[in-house]
Amino acid sequence: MISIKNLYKTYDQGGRKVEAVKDVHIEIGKGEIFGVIGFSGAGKSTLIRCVNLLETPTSGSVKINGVEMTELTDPELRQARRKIGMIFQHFNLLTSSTVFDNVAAPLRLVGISKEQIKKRVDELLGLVGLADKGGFYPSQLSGGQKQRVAIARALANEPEILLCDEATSALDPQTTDSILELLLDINKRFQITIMLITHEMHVIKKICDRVAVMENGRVVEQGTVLDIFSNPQTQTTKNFIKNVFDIQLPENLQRKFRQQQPGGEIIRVSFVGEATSEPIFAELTTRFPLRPNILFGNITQIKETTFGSLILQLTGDSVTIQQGLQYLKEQGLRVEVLEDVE
Ligand SMILES: Nc1ncnc2c1ncn2[C@@H]1O[C@H](COP(=O)(O)OP(=O)(O)OP(=O)(O)O)[C@@H](O)[C@H]1O
Repeated sequence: MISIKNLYKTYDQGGRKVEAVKDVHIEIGKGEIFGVIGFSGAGKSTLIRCVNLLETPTSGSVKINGVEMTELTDPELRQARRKIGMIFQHFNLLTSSTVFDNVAAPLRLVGISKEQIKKRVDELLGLVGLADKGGFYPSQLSGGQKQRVAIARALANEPEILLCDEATSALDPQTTDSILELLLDINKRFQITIMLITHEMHVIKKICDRVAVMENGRVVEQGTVLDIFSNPQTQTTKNFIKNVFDIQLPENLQRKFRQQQPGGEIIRVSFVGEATSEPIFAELTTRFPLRPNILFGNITQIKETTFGSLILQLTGDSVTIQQGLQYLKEQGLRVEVLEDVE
């Protein structure tokens, strides 16, 4: 559906070259929700704007349904963009037009009848939960409501793709969640492919199927949200997931537990999906003369999958501990022995 290959975008900042996007390769399938996460300046906005050619790539390829976007003439590009909706952090609504007129604007450009426009706008406002707000002006709406209007407008021409540029970054956590729910609903209902950029881990965790992590213009990791965040390879990814997935045990507590129970190991165990409901630890103690003492635990939801982490101290003789660790790995758990902090 979206195929980005060898993509580069270089800006000239007063004689200084800034490579905002470097050698990016991303493939996004139909109906997928694909997130790009990165810190400020990583190149996310530039990348997403290259997809609908709001920014012209310096080199490389952007194909949508096999059509090379960078080779389209202006009229062809205008036509292609009708199938690509976009929403922005600051909503970009026409402040002097009503909600109804904002949503109707893209429909008026394609020249359909007044009656059809009214029917479609009413439908769209119903879909985003603003059926009674057609006569309001943007200034009379909350941030979440404004983003709903922007979503309705983006969907007006029944796009196949929705690009979301930090769409929830200006919203409070509760409103963020309601907008994310709406995006999920739209994705499921219409099979719309969604590409979004964000610096918020929560957004990725809640709705994305796959994710790319960007740093200094490059994609440094990409894959399913579960794979990338349960087994991060780069420091940037580790920084994003800190405290969300990978729980830590403060050093002073680690020291205390080691003193209380010398000879054991402190381990961090992560588990996905069904493993969370299986009595693996009960089975461990039945099979091996080991005593697991749970020190800390956390369960989080990644879209529809559960991801859990536990820090526990395993006491027993060292050979049995190794056997126990092997057993846990064989059950599909990720197991790390935490280094002694002293
Ligand atoms: N129009 C432009 N002209 C010149 N340089 C630009 C332009 N747009 C972006 N840049 C530069 O490109 C780099 C990447 O910026 P970009 O906005 O794509 O990053 P980002 O990850 O979206 O960051 P943020 O989350 O802060 O928006 C930055 O160094 C930025 O200064």
